[in-house]
This record gives sequence, structure tokens and C-alpha cells, in this order.
Amino acid sequence: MRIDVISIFPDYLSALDISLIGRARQDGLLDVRVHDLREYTHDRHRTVDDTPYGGGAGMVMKPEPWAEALEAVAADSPVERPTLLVPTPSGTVFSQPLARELAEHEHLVFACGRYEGIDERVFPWAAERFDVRLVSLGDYVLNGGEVAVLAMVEAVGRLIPGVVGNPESLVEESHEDGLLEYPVYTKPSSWRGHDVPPVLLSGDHGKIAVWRRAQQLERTRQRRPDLLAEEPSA
Ligand SMILES: O=C(OCc1ccccc1)c1cn[nH]c1
Repeated sequence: MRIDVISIFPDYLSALDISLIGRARQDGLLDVRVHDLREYTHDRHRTVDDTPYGGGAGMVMKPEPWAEALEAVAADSPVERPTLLVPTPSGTVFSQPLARELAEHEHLVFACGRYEGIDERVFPWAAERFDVRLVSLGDYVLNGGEVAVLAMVEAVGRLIPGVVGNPESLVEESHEDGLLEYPVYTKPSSWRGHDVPPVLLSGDHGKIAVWRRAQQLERTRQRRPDLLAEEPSA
């Protein structure tokens, strides 16, 4: 998979050089390229933002640098229609199913917004060449898209075969089966007066599986009842 990230803070993405993603890059499983949006400006101040039409506080990212950066990325894309992911509080919610879908794509391009956002016209313009997805990581506001991109690259990258050592560890995960994950324990079995639930020491794998499923349901009911909400009956 090829991943391009465009940002005015490319160094923010250096975290992608470390650990799992870093090794996947070395192993050639992931081809991650980070681009500085200011390389696509032509004025002395390398201007990427300007005041908002209609007034209001803050600044808006100018459309032209984005168009030039996206054209450059599309020019040497391995596919006809790369997927352009734009983190924004006003996007559809990122999820494990979406991460699984994106892990099948050949070329992902991430646009990191800053300030009050990117000029809206960039999205219909980009839609000529990209499958444009505005994606939210949650109902809160960050200063820019870089942190959200790190999260999405990790969520998607770890699903790519070979990136995570033991693919088994990808299956039993929160949200993989729509429920939260059961609690996990390791040695010592008694620790500062807190003991591991005895069932886990019983060696009875059937009982352990039943106990774990019950824990998933109880946790999901307590912390995320929304995940259990019944589909509205047709
Ligand atoms: O703040 C976010 O994205 C960065 C961003 C993009 C555009 C303008 C301001 C900030 C975000 C919050 N949830 N998901 C994404």
C-alpha cells in the first residue's frame, strides 16, 4: 500500500518512522510519503492561508496549494482513483469497519487541515480524480489533522498482512465483533491484594470463553450501550 500525507507540519508525521509502521516501511509493505504543503506555494512567504469570506475568526487554507499538491500526488499514483481522506470534525465517523475497508485500498492520500479548515471547493475539485472521504475521529476539535492521520494510518496499517507479527492478535479485538474487549491479566496471579479471576486459571477453555463473552457484553452494556442499540426494525 502507498500512503501519501500532505501537511504544513510534515515533522509531525515522523512518528510513522517508528515501531510497527516504521518496520512495515522497511519491509516494503507500506510506502509512506509525507509532503510539505508549502512546497506547493510560490510566494515569498509561502502562504497557505487567508481570511474567510463572510467574515469570522481565524483563517482558511487556500485552495490552490492543495490542488497543486494533490495533482502531484495523483500524477504518480499506482491507481486511477486514489482515496483522499480528510480528517475534520464535520466528517463521517471513522470506525474499525472503515479501517478494514481502507486496508484493501492500493493508494491512500491524507490531507491535514489546519486553521478553520480547507477551502470547501477543494473537495468537489478533488472528486474528479479522487474518492474523497471527510472523516471524523470523534466529537472534539483538534488544531489540525495530523494527529487524526497518525491514528488512521496506524488503524489501517496494522490490518495489512505482515505488518502485525501475529495475525491472530488482530481477531480478538474491541469492535471487531461489535463488542468491547474483555479484561486481560498476566502474572502475578495475586497482585497487591488484587487477584486474577479464578476461571482464567482453571484451564477450562470452554468456561473461559463463556466468561470472556459475558465480560464483553457487560462492559459494552455499561460503557457503550449505543453499540448494542437494536437496529430499528424495518
Ligand atoms: O479536529 C479535527 O481535525 C483537524 C481539523 C481539520 C480541519 C479544521 C480544523 C481541525 C478532528 C476532530 N475529530 N476528527 C477530526
